[in-house]
Amino acid sequence: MSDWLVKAENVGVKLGGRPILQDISFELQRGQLVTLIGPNGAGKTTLVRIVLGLMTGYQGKLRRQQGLRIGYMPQKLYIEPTLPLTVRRFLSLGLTGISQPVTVAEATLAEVNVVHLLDQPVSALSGGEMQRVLLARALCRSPHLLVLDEPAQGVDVNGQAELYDLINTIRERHGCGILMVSHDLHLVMATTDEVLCLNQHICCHGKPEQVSTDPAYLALFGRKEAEALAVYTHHHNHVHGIDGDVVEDNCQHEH
Ligand SMILES: Nc1ncnc2c1ncn2[C@@H]1O[C@H](COP(=O)(O)OP(=O)(O)OP(=O)(O)O)[C@@H](O)[C@H]1O
Repeated sequence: MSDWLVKAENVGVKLGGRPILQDISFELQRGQLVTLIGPNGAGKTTLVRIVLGLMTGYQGKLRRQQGLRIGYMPQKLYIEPTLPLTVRRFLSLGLTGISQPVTVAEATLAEVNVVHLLDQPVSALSGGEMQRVLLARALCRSPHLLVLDEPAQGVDVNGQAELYDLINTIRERHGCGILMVSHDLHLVMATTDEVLCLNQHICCHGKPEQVSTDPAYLALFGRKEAEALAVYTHHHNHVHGIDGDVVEDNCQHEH
């Protein structure tokens, strides 16, 4: 397998006669984490569906590496609350055809730190527990590429940072590529290699620090958001004492 996992070349889509995506080109490499950001209706989920091969009839080309295994965590998954479905059974449903599905399900649940949920009914899970179970489900078949559509949705603030840390640990452990839709750029920027800022077309792209100061990003998300991001990345050429005063001005560091 060569180093790119998926490659989009001038992808465009019209739905109901309206352009939804235009001239989208990018590459996602093995081991790379690409974060897709953009306002509501920007076309993020549509692009994800094209990457997954769930959509046809678009212009341009979406190339997937031969034999590519993709694990997908959807934005939403509706499960009928009255359905008597345990986590064990839910994961096994996606593991038909492989030997020892329950062992695999258990191992992946352990990897995302929720093996204790194995016999819980899916309908009783909290938002954060459900997201981890969905992540385990995406991991079950040892994917080369993980596609995560707003993985921290419905997770409380503390849980969000933990979940993003876990996603990064998974990438390091498995060496898989990750395409992730996220609105939480401040939480993912430390681990993101490349940000694609989408609003029908790719408005800007690059390292998170570059994108957060790009005029196209500022026009879409506003200065406030960019200033909030700057808190996470700004460079200091001085150090503060415990009273907040500047005590030194001769070293460079980040915090
Ligand atoms: N089947 C369809 N027919 C017509 N328009 C559609 C269809 N599916 C999606 N759209 C439109 O395409 C646009 C992009 O939708 P998409 O779900 O890709 O956006 P998104 O960036 O994921 O938004 P959000 O952040 O709100 O999830 C929206 O305006 C949506 O209404």
